[in-house]
Amino acid sequence: MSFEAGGGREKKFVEFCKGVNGLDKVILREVRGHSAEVYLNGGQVTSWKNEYGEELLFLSSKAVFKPPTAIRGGIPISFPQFGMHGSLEQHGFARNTVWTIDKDPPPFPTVSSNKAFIDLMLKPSEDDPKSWPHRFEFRIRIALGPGGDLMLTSRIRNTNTDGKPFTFTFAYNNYFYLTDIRFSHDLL
Ligand SMILES: O=P(O)(O)OC[C@H]1O[C@@H](O)[C@H](O)[C@@H](O)[C@@H]1O
Repeated sequence: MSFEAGGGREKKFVEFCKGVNGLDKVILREVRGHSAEVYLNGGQVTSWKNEYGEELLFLSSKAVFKPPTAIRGGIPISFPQFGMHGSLEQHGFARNTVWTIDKDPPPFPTVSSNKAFIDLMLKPSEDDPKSWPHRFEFRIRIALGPGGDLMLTSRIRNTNTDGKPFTFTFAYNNYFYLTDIRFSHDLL
């Protein structure tokens, strides 16, 4: 039995590996066969499979896996701007930045027994363009429950040294897999 992830979780629940173009990827697995894949590029979930191995998310066959290009498909995170609602590039910069593994996340108010999860963090780097002049810590926990449910919990902290507030818009820009576009008419 091998242990890899923080907190002594077994490799079978959380596996760190390389994905397309050698990019860092994390695979979450649950005992009944559910799985999810997360790229550090964008902190983005790119795959979510049920216990039969069927894919639940859409990932474009033309998706580009080369930062700072955002990956088309899965669950891109729009932050600190949704769409064109502001002066930044469409959907902000979180989706085209490489996130880091958050080894020591602050505790959550509720205790969870999930074993298949990963904590990621996005912080502005020193050489960031000054187009969004705020300091922040964006933490996300991506968890796969024993029943295959996928849970994304985002926590955003203002770390501006002068205590200045900021506003932002945010979204999980989900791409769900559809077998037939005609089934989507109720969703559009
Ligand atoms: O094409 P982008 O920048 O990845 O944006 C993804 C989608 O974002 C949605 O918010 C827009 O409504 C779509 O029109 C757009 O295609």
